[in-house]
Amino acid sequence: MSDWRFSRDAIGCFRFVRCGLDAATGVVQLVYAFDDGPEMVEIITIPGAPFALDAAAAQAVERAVQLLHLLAGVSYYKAAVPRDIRIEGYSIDAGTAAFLTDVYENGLGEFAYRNGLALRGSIRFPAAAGNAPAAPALGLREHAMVAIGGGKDSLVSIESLRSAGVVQTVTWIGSSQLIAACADRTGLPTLNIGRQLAPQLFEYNRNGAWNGHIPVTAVNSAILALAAVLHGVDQVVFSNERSASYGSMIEGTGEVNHQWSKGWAFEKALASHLRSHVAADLRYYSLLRPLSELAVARQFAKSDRYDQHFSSCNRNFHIMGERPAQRWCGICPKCHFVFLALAPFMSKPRLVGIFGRNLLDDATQTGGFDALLEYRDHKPFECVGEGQESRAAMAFLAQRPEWREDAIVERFAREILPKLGDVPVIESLLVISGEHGIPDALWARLRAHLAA
Ligand SMILES: CC(=O)N[C@H]1[C@@H](OP(=O)(O)OP(=O)(O)OC[C@H]2O[C@@H](n3ccc(=O)[nH]c3=O)[C@H](O)[C@@H]2O)O[C@H](CO)[C@@H](O)[C@@H]1O[C@H](C)C(=O)N[C@@H](C)C(=O)N[C@@H](CCC(=O)O)C(=O)O
Ligand SMILES: Nc1ncnc2c1ncn2[C@@H]1O[C@H](COP(=O)(O)OP(=O)(O)OP(=O)(O)O)[C@@H](O)[C@H]1O
Repeated sequence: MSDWRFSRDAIGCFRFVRCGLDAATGVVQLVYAFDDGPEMVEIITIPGAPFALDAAAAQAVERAVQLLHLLAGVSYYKAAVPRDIRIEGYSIDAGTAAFLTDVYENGLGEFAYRNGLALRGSIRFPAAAGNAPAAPALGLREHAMVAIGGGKDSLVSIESLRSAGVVQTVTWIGSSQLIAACADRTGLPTLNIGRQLAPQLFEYNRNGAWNGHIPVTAVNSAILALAAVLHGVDQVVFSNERSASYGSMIEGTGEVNHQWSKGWAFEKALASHLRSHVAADLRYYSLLRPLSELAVARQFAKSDRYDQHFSSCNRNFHIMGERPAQRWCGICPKCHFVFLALAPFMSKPRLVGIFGRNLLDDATQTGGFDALLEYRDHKPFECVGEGQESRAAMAFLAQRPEWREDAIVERFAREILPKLGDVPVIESLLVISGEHGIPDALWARLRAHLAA
């Protein structure tokens, strides 16, 4: 084993070696390996230990740890994408195998496209015969564990739940100071979960591993589901908007969705899997599913409580490497989109104050905005709204005296708008619609709040 070297194309097998939680410390170990190479151990630390678990809760925790093991494996599997996948120490049923294939195929869609890999149809999880017995209800208490990501979306959810009187714990994974500051600013109880990727992953990246985007929301969701069962609470709440279900249309390839695990298909599948395989009374849903990105932006703009704390710029969230000197780098697709989406709903001085500059009056950013508009380019592989949302927002700003002379808006009105044909009016994209998994009683209380 000592002379084993990572060699991407020589690897034949990815192994889910073992996983387990130490209830005394809250430390979860997720162990993987390629062939007979060294073990790669990812560590998740859930605060609140020691956890006293009765037999039913202990079984649910075991199933939640296994689900997390299977989903978090995507970070390591992607390094070599071998054909053979083995699960050691426990077995899964056909339903779980189908769910995992769906997550790996779609969640690695951008990764496969960018690397020129044909993964669809080649990812097979071994399943045992028969179905796992249905998971029982645990009698979880009514309480929302709400994921916070430091951006506008989760803050809209947190404030909406507050307005509906829902008891919540604001929960995040990792050591981001920015997220910690936003969580602190909510004034609500918080839970910060530790996550350490196996160090070998970075070494393998340096040695030619396949690399690219992974469905990180699937992993974060499984972490929160485990934390919810350990803490005995019945709801895991994410803040994934309707627009996340739509990907980038790539000529010759079709749809590739960077945010697949933020989409409705994933939400439905995970929610159902958690109820059938972990705990019948565990709810997983996105509070913002019925809203477009523009509708979320409108909600966010209603309060200035987080203006000097939040950031949607993903450059803040690297595990390795540099972070931007300011909360908004101002040049990435998320900065472009969030500026554009907030502009119709905020005063110009307030928005420029948040970003530290006016991105719509910077002609060097033209290409970035063109991609958002799906003009001569596809929608960027990032968490940004649909092309029609960007077009509607830009068309709205082109009518506003305070915006219409800014370089990007002026060019849009002069050069792009005449070529676009019908651009939806912004109001039509603010309508609450579509499927969602929000519990009925909560939705009855929140619908009017989110629609106004
Ligand atoms: C912060 C960020 O955007 N990172 C993406 C970036 O990674 P980079 O190499 O520049 O830096 P690190 O994030 O520090 O990652 C170092 C390596 O580790 C791998 N890795 C990281 C986390 C993980 O859970 N698993 C991993 O394997 C990573 O691949 C690096 O090799 O580019 C990467 C390649 O495209 C992306 O994979 C990194 O994305 C992170 C996983 C991440 O957390 N991104 C979120 C900000 C994000 O993109 N969220 C999406 C949600 C998409 C979904 O379906 O869940 C969104 O907001 O749209
Ligand atoms: N480190 C994290 N810990 C827990 N949940 C996270 C983390 N990062 C993102 N999330 C959650 O994942 C989902 C998608 O993240 P996303 O970045 O779209 O949301 P956001 O940060 O709230 O808003 P924005 O879109 O403005 O960045 C949200 O529910 C968010 O709370």
